[in-house]
Amino acid sequence: MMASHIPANDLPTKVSVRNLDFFYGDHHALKGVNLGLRTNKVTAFIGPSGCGKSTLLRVLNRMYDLYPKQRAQGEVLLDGENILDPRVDVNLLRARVGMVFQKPTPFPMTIYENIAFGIRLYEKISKAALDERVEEALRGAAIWDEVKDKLHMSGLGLSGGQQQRLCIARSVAIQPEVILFDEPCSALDPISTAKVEELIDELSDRYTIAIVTHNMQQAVRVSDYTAFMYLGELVEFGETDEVFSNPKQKRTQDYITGRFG
Ligand SMILES: Nc1ncnc2c1ncn2[C@@H]1O[C@H](COP(=O)(O)OP(=O)(O)OP(=O)(O)O)[C@@H](O)[C@H]1O
Repeated sequence: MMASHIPANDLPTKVSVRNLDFFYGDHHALKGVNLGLRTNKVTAFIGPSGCGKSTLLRVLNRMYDLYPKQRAQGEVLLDGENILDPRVDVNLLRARVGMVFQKPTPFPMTIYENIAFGIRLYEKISKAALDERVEEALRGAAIWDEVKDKLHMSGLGLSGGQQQRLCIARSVAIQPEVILFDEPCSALDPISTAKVEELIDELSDRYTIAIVTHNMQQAVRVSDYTAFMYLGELVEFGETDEVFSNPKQKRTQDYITGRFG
């Protein structure tokens, strides 16, 4: 995380967004966005409400596909393959590009099943192997110690912060390559927020991460690179330290100094 001091252009790119436009019916929500998510780095998306941060995130795993009036134009290359191509299998895509939402959304089933369910969708494995994978995912999401004695209790019985880490475990369990976080801490208290931030930092050793956040301190704490968006356009992208200490665009500066948004 923080202070990698490697210019973005010198790093391998996992996801490359090219000339991306997005429409909700007639509403043009993303305009000519170009940007790359660097491999195993954390990229934060910041900007005032309605600027298109969540929309961009939802394009990266084709979440918008569920809605007939929403469409994307341009390219999003995942390891060089355009995931906007209609021939791409969205279920496989979502296994490669996981998503964690603002509100923790555990399934109404046991803690164990919350994790095992997704694994079974994609793989046929023995019970013993499944047990191992569930443990590994819960450990990976830093929640194993808190739940290991109650794996067969409902996921809904956990605290909000624990539920969010359970959702992160669920995402990690299917061994994605990219994880998208849409304001993952906005429903959490400060202690749970700190845990999730720490976890994002750990996960970035293995995954390419994008996070939408309204909290600029959070962007500084968790991200290597920051993208500032405004009215559907990408205004500035760079190393987080640079964007916050020495923004190149006036609009970025106005936003991070709290002059609008
Ligand atoms: N389902 C929808 N139908 C129509 N317009 C939408 C829809 N969802 C979002 N928009 C519009 O698209 C634009 C971008 O919205 P988006 O949710 O991506 O912004 P955001 O930067 O994530 O905002 P916030 O920080 O408030 O979550 C906004 O103008 C919004 O009103």
